[in-house]
Amino acid sequence: MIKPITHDQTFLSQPSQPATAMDAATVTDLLDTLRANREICVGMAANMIGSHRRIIVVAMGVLPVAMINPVITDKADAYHTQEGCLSLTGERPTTRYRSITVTFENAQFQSQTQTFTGFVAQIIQHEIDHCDGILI
Ligand SMILES: CSCC[C@H](NC=O)C(=O)O
Repeated sequence: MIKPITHDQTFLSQPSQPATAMDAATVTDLLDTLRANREICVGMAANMIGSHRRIIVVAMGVLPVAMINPVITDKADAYHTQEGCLSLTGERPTTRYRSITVTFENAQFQSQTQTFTGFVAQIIQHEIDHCDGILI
């Protein structure tokens, strides 16, 4: 189900809690909402649709990918950049890493570890920050 996007910064600043298989509907809603906003958005975290669960979705190729309880276990090659956010106006400076290794559960709640680079790595870092209540 496509959900409205929250702009409430107090809500967005609260850290999210681990997700479980009970949150499968939120995973589906987040994927639906990213697809509906794909022209203006490359990634989302569950708190952007009102759920404080550690779930993110990221545009990768044609289909958005869900990552549940993502944890960055390795990172390399820091750089400074500017980012926008669907929940905020304007762009702000951020520090990101060009390469990250992430352990997460997929949409079927199976655990996996994968290394990401470039723009996809940047989106994942932005969305994990959302899970920690950090806005750019
Ligand atoms: C480059 S990371 C930007 C991610 C942002 N999504 C909001 O959480 C967006 O503009 O889609």
